[in-house]
Amino acid sequence: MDRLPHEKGFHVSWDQLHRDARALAWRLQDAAPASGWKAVVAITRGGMAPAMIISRELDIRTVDTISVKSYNHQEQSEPRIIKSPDATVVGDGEGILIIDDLVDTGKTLEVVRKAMPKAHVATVYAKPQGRPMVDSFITEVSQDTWIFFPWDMALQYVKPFHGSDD
Ligand SMILES: O=P(O)(O)OC[C@H]1O[C@H](OP(=O)(O)OP(=O)(O)O)[C@H](O)[C@@H]1O
Ligand code: HPA
Ligand SMILES: [Mg+2]
Repeated sequence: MDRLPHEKGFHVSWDQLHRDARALAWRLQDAAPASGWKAVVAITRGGMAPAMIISRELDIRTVDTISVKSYNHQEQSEPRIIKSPDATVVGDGEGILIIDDLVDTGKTLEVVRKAMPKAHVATVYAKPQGRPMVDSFITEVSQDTWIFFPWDMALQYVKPFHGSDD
């Protein structure tokens, strides 16, 4: 699948990500089971920064990872899990909080949900196609928007508006 070009860009700074991940944590506090969340599972790699912020806010010390190798447009292979979390901790997902930075088509979460069907799945950002795959999220952007995360960007010079062309 060709993900680019997208018509719109949504640029997220570290500060914005921190604020949005915190807002998600506060929302997740209300969704917690009576005994609290057992563990956080971050979907690598994009879910790791939000998972760190959320586990800190909610004081969850057990944090594991799941790694999903996505399909790409050259080989039409379906996403598959190449690293699983500790099965003795996550079980069928009961009481487990799964975190990713965003859901786009929902393909990644489809695979993750199959592995932990009872888990609560949360992303910071969501696009409409993948939205049914998440239980909690903070901000929705349109399907034709590409979200740029702070770890993929750098500060750079921009020509003044009232400048010459060279
Ligand atoms: O809903 P989907 O269409 O499956 O897309 C969403 C996934 O794509 C991105 O990860 P990517 O696979 O690019 O890997 P990364 O997190 O290591 O950058 C993003 O971090 C989500 O995990
Ligand atoms: O909009 C996006 N931004 C960054 N990574 C992504 N992976 C799928 N969709 C996106
Ligand atoms: Mg990812």
